[in-house]
Amino acid sequence: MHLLIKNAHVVGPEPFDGDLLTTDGVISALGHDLHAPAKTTVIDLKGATLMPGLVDVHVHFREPGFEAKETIKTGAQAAAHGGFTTVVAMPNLNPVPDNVDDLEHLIEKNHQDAKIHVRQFAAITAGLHSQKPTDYAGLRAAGALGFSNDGVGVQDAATMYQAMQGAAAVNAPIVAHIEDEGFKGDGVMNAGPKADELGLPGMSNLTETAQLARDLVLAEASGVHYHACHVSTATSVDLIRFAKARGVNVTAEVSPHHLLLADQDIPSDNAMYKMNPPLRSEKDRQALIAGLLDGTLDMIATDHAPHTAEEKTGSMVKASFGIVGSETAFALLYTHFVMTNIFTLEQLVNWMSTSPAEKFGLNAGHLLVGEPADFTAMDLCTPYSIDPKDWFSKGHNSPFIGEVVYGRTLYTIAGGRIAYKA
Ligand SMILES: NC(=O)N[C@@H](CC(=O)O)C(=O)O
Ligand SMILES: [Zn+2]
Ligand SMILES: [Zn+2]
Repeated sequence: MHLLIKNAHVVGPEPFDGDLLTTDGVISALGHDLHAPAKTTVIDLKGATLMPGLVDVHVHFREPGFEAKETIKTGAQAAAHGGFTTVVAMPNLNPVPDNVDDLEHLIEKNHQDAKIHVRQFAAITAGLHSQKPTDYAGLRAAGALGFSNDGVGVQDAATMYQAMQGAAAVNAPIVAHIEDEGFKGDGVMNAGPKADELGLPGMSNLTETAQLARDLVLAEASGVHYHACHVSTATSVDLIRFAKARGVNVTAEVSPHHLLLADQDIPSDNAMYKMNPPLRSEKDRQALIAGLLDGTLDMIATDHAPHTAEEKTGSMVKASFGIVGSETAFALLYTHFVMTNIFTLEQLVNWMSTSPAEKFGLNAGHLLVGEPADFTAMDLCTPYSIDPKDWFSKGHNSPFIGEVVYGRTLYTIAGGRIAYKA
């Protein structure tokens, strides 16, 4: 089966204007005026931008257990609409994939219901409860890409150390939602002047930084690949920079919303601005941008966290934590960071595709002959307004609705097949 993409502006280490041919799910030729073999589907991009399929190592698909928020099918469609060809799904589900049987069922369902590549993290501890480590060797052999308790931090240090040793033994990463519950308390946004002004309970940076400092010490002692999820504070960036200098095997992600917004941008007690970790200070936001630019932070991941309308209505005090991101991440970052010359398009594509693929050993992130036919075509020239009516996700919980952005997905191709078409 062939697919011929004509007249593409190809982004990558060696950008060029031309054609791309795929054969049986693999890129078979790149060049000019490529000839279409018999029975080839031809797509003329008319100069639109073609880039490696985006890779998101942090999504919540909510199935099984919370299908009113999202399903594997709708989550994968949303990701494809956002230009993603590979995503990694988190295990805060019901049942939790903390045993081989449930993990195998989930991996099978991910494969059946998605047109893109959906990989799966298994739980670090039984039921995500911070006490009992899971069967790392068994879960790894069953296909877990790594281990995460995302949604809750592993509170007990000795358990976390045991988990790191177990994951290291099977060469798998520990993917940490870093959050100390004692410091978190009943906080719903970042502690500081804005929380005081809005009269809302705050949570301090220590919620993240105290546990991150602990984990980096444990990661060094265990030798595990430790991945820090949704890093949100300036001190976290400094701690990771220091750990990398010491040779600790640490990688880190930052989410689009922490790059785009600070707590001072929260206009009112509005549930769309409630997520974990919370939007921090402007100083923290600037440190996250600097951390990406100097290589301390390795990648951008959306933390796509869909919730129902009821769960995201009313005061932040009652609402669920989390916002959707799959269908807005690229456009928002392109508009606010590439069009303003803070990032280059090549940097953004690296952080949203090549780098996460490389750090997690995923066969993705490169538009080269012999690589998987995973790519996305974007119109970077026509503005549009962010409107959940255009989305596939069941979750409409986003603070970015109504924003005018550039970067509209025209096609997403995964494994040589069309996963999304505008
Ligand atoms: N980010 C969030 O605010 N919520 C996530 C969990 C998480 O990523 O910690 C969720 O599952 O809803
Ligand atoms: Zn998390
Ligand atoms: Zn998450």
